[in-house]
Amino acid sequence: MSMGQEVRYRVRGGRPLNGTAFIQGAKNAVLPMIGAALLAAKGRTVLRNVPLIEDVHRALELAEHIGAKVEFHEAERTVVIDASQLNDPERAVLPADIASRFRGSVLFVPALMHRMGHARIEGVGGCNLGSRKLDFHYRGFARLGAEVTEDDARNHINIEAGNLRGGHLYLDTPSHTGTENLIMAAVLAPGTTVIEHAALEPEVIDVIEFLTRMGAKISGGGTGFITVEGVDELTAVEHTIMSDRIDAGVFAMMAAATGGEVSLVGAHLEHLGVARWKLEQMGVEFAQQGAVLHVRRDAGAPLRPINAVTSPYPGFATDLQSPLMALATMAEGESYLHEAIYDGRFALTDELTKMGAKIEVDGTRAIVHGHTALRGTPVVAHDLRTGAALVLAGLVAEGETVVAPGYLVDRGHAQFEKRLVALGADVVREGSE
Ligand SMILES: CC(=O)N[C@H]1[C@@H](OP(=O)(O)OP(=O)(O)OC[C@H]2O[C@@H](n3ccc(=O)[nH]c3=O)[C@H](O)[C@@H]2O)O[C@H](CO)[C@@H](O)[C@@H]1O
Ligand SMILES: C=C(OP(=O)(O)O)C(=O)O
Repeated sequence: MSMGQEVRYRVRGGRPLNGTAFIQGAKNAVLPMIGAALLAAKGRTVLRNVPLIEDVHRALELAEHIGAKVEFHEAERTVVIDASQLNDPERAVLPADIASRFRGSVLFVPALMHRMGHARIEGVGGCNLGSRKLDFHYRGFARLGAEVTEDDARNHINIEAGNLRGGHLYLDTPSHTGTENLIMAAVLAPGTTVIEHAALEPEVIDVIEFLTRMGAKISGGGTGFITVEGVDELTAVEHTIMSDRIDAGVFAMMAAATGGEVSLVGAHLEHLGVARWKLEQMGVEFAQQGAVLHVRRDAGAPLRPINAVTSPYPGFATDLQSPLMALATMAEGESYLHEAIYDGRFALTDELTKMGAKIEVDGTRAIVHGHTALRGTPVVAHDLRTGAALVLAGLVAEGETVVAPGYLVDRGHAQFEKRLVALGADVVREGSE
């Protein structure tokens, strides 16, 4: 993740956000869908509402690397994928230089297994949030008949998948990507697969809808107990990606932080799960008007402190924990945050402390003592959501906040600067890759 060091966000605080923001298509739905599109041996897949984010660029580079033909019509936010030529076994490799830059690369493994019979993973990346294992994925593939071996010397994983068939799978915790990956491994495996303790995230349901349209036989999405009947082939189809609930949550919190009023086009309150209720308790007002979510916070009334524990959907999303921490520095009183998904997701505290926040951390628990006046200063985006949270802090801080590396923000938020400027913020994105 060193290539993007020169991109940085300069934020000058003090302006309330007002107006309309277009919520992007969901990062965590489009990545598995690009992987799923590679399962279609004939035709061309059309994905609409694709977010213009770095992770999508990396995913499309990877798709081309393994032999797919890809067009990204950026103005139309449309991707066209032709995976009919995925037949060169030499290309069944996820190379470290692309795959180590985003964790979603692991979602290509099912396509490599089904289309080429094997896969070699030379490195899988993603944000550094502490220990992030992929054992549920590998154990699941093995239970479906794949042979998974580790080449410790080279740090490679080799998967032989000549003989996949249905099987009984379970997850120790309801892993988001794990659920999607095991479903994709099962859709073309003969026989019946069941996945117990499956994830309930809206993106998982959207991926199931997409695969179902392609011809997959999947039942139980959203119940935690998924059944897949293997089919012989899948067809290329067209699909519009759901909106990004984390992007929506970040913009809602930015409106709350600055005491503004915004309309979030395409955002859905029910996708926020518990985060909706927590923000309401803090003093944020929501009104769903059809497919537009209206968000306001009365600048005259103080923000109230909050307690939140991250957990799988519909619990409080871990990806919203960082912006919530930044927001909590502005609340009148003590907020309590418990990060129960990742053990290394408090890198933000040091950065907020540089800005004047008072935060105590004990392992995976943090107490935020608000209200503190934030001051602008150079800060480090340790990961995507830390970066977004620091931009949020910068919108309220006195003076200039400089957030870098901007690449990490650009991994997951599309045209962040443009959308913030349209709402009245003073934000400049400098540099390029
Ligand atoms: C591309 C994508 O969709 N990313 C999201 C996805 O990540 P991701 O799918 O990687 O997160 P998981 O739900 O799989 O992981 C949650 C926890 O389970 C652990 N685990 C996971 C798999 C495994 O095989 N073994 C294991 O121990 C992880 O280390 C982590 O501590 O869900 C996370 C939790 O909502 C979000 O933060 C990410 O934005
Ligand atoms: C952790 C995240 O992404 P990834 O799983 O791609 O690292 C995220 O979306 O905040």
